[in-house]
Amino acid sequence: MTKPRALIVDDEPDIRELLAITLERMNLEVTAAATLETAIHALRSGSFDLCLTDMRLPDGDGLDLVQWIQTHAPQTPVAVITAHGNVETAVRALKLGAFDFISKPLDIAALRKLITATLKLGESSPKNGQPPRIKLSGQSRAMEQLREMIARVARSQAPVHIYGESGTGKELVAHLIHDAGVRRDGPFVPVNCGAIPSELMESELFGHKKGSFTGAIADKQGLIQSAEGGTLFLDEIADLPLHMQVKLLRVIQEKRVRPVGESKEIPIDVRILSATHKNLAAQVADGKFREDLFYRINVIEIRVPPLRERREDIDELVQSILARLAPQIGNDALHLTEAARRALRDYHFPGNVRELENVLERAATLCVNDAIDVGDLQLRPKVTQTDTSISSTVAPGEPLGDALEDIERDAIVRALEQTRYNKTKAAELLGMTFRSLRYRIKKLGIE
Ligand SMILES: Nc1ncnc2c1ncn2[C@@H]1O[C@H](COP(=O)(O)OP(=O)(O)OP(=O)(O)O)[C@@H](O)[C@H]1O
Repeated sequence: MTKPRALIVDDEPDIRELLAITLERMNLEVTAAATLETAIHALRSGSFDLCLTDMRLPDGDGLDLVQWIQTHAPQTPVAVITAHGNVETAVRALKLGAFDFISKPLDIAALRKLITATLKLGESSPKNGQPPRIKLSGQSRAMEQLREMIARVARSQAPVHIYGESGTGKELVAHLIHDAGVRRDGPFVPVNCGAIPSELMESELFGHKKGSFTGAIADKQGLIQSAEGGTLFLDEIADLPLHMQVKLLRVIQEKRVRPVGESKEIPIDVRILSATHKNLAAQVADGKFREDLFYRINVIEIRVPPLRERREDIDELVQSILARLAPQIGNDALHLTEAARRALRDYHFPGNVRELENVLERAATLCVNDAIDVGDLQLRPKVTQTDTSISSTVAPGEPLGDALEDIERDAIVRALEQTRYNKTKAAELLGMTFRSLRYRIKKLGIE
């Protein structure tokens, strides 16, 4: 079997030797270059399975080489060696298409992991030609572009930030990036940053040592470490408290974690994907999100469009959701009437694909004779100014207090349904705090 070929580019002979020995021990055939020019010459005269380049070269810099490779040898994955703590360069390299980066002083174990991951890029995906575990439905141009983007970012280790309205499929996209990439055999660990109480956040994410605080009765591994070799998906990252943002930044920069109560740091090999339905740039402008962390997690950005911007996908989504529901409810003859189809195509879907799933699930249990009709869908009219105008809903003689409570109850129930009973998101939608929503829910007897 032919050995994979690696090109290493560094002007320091000691580093070249260290890299060459490490890679040769991993059974790679190594070509070494000390300058940008010799590296380009080598790339022109043969093909390589990977390239590892230092940033500072006597006749140019590593970024030039990353760019050259993207244009002339895009099939060759390239990783860069950056000076310790030089995040800016690492981010620029990743944005230009580098697969990953490693900082000096070189940690041999980390280097080996990086090389192994890079070589996996050449393997066919998914594993053993199996069909993908999950699928993105829809043939609209927007979905096609999303699929292309997923395939592209799956070839890199760069942090990706996914944004879009609630229920558009951000977590699904994160999962697909994981499944299509070299980490697909490792774990995919989703974490909802908005759902972990602030005081437990550090121990949940970083883990803790036994006895480090009251209640820490045993050592506990954190979520970040449990994603070792795989992907950590930080959902609702905008909800991460500021003190945790600082700690997360360190994790990303240093690729190390320190569990609570532990004296030493543990190296980690985790790809970080994140998502939010909020405007993270606006959160930065408001001082609610650290700019340095924003810059670090947002190396590549993916927007998932709302369903109303790709109505042509609705029919296919309906088909795949009904096909999934059929075995659950023991009915594979379920279908939509033409009027119901039209109603769905015209609907504004504030809760996006998740709302479509909920609508169909409810309709499937309500409908008679296997045919889902408009009435079974129970679509909610668009909320307009007049919908909430009191005068139109208070009947003459009705006590004002009761009428107001009805309006409030209705608005809260609607917000809860739209957000799939996520109170944090429902509170946001209603423009009130989580605490006051919880209070109103109790007072109005909604639960
Ligand atoms: N294009 C799609 N094809 C098939 N299913 C989809 C698609 N988009 C979304 N879904 C489904 O819709 C539901 C909501 O998706 P997901 O949880 O990924 O949304 P989200 O944007 O992460 O939501 P939130 O912001 O509330 O966390 C899931 O069940 C998901 O599988």
